[in-house]
Formats: sequence, C-alpha cells, structure tokens
Amino acid sequence: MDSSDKREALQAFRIASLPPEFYYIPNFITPEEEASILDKIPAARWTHLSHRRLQAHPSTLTKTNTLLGAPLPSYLLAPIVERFKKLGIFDGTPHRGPNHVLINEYKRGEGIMPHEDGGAYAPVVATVSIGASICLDVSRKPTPSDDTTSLGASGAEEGAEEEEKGEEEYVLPTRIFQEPRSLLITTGPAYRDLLHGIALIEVDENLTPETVANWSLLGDRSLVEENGGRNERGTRVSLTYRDVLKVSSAASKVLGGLGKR
Ligand SMILES: O=C(O)CCC(=O)C(=O)O
Ligand SMILES: [Fe+2]
Repeated sequence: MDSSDKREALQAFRIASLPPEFYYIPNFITPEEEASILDKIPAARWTHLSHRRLQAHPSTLTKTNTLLGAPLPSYLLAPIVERFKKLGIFDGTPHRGPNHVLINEYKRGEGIMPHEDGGAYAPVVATVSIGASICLDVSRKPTPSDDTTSLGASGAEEGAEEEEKGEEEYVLPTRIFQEPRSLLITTGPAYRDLLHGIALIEVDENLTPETVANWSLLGDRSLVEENGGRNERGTRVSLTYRDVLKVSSAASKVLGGLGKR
C-alpha cells in the first residue's frame, strides 16, 4: 500500500464530527495481547503523580525535551508498531515511527487535567487503551479572541467546495469513549488546537450517540446501552506512542561532552 491507500483505509475510522483528525479503531489488539502487555509493564518504573501514575520508555525526556535515543522495549514494539506501519500512522513524522511511549495508569476516579501535548513531539499521538473504558474530554483551546465578540465570523461559505466543515460545525466540547484494546490517533489540527483530559470521576454518565463523538465507531455499544448510558470505570492503562523531535545518540552525547565543534 502506498501512503494514499493507507490514508484511504484510515478514513473509515475518522471521527467525522471532530476537527481533523481523530481516528478511533476498536479491537486494535486482542485480549491475549492486552493481557500480555499488562503483564510486562515493569512494576518498578512507575512515577506516582497526584491522580495517576506514569512511566516513560525508553526514558524521560531531558529538560530541553531531548530523547536519549534507545530502542523501545520489545513488548511495546510487537505487534503494535508493526500495525502502525501498515496504517502509515507515523509515515509523515521526522523519524517515520514512534521513538517514545508514555504509559499512564488511572485507577477508578483518577484522571488528567485538560492539556495539550505541545511541541516536543511531532503532532501525532497513537493511544492504545488497556484494561477498562474511559472518556477522554476534548475541548477547544481558549483563544485570545474568546474575550471579544466576533461578529461576522460565520464559517464555511455556501457552495464552497470545502470538504472540511466550518469550525462552528464541529461539536465541541465532547467526549471520545475509549474502550479497552482500542486505538485512538490524534493528529493535525486536533493535536495542535484542542485540549484533552480525563475527568476525576468514577462513572461516565449520559453516554449516547449525541454525547459521544465516536459512538458509531465503538466496538461494543451494548455494555453501555444495557447500563443506561453509564460506564463504571475500572483501572485503565494507556500507551501513548509519539515521535520525539529532538533525539541525541549516546555517541553524540559523549562527543558533546568532549566539546562541540
Ligand atoms: O491516558 C490518556 O489517554 C491520555 C494521556 C495524555 O494525555 C498524556 O499522557 O499526555
Ligand atoms: Fe496528553
């Protein structure tokens, strides 16, 4: 497949009600793969934060957002990164593949404040969810123009051959429901212009086709439907794959230590 074929294949998974681009792929890994990955996450590597715990592979970025280049552990590579290649997810990033994975664990009731992922990475994040379902809250970044009344800022002109929707047609803020074993890809304007976070709640409520942006793409809606639109949270682990822009090799670090030329 060349990259346009790959892009075409991904279109079936695009979350159409959101700015470009989010893609949601249910059952990206099998239950066996999920269990095997969970088993291999090293217990000794966690950093405890106030509402979650975290580990970085192969290592934490330096203060200048530089990655000391090293291979990812094999349980994070196969089968996931091979599947990324087939989908061409990182074809457009500087290293043409992920070189960094953050593993987050959220116990029931835990979460992460709304934030953006920023400039240390190429604007592509691929998130594999493990263990339990959770809602990701997605909202617009506040802009300076939010303070002023913007008259005449109507969106797409009628008859324009715009394929993208006008800004105002996107339904925001909203939620993306992430099932265990699913993949969420965040890229482009969705990466740059939106905030994402996870509310500190034990139950996600009022989950419906209207309130969940990726409802039609879910692998199994019946659990939520049978539970009256509620998702009882459990412990959820996420693997967020990224391409760090600045990478230093161990060799260049040694040479750097000898004095840069
Ligand atoms: O756990 C998630 O899906 C989100 C994690 C996140 O936003 C981050 O690590 O920057
Ligand atoms: Fe994030």
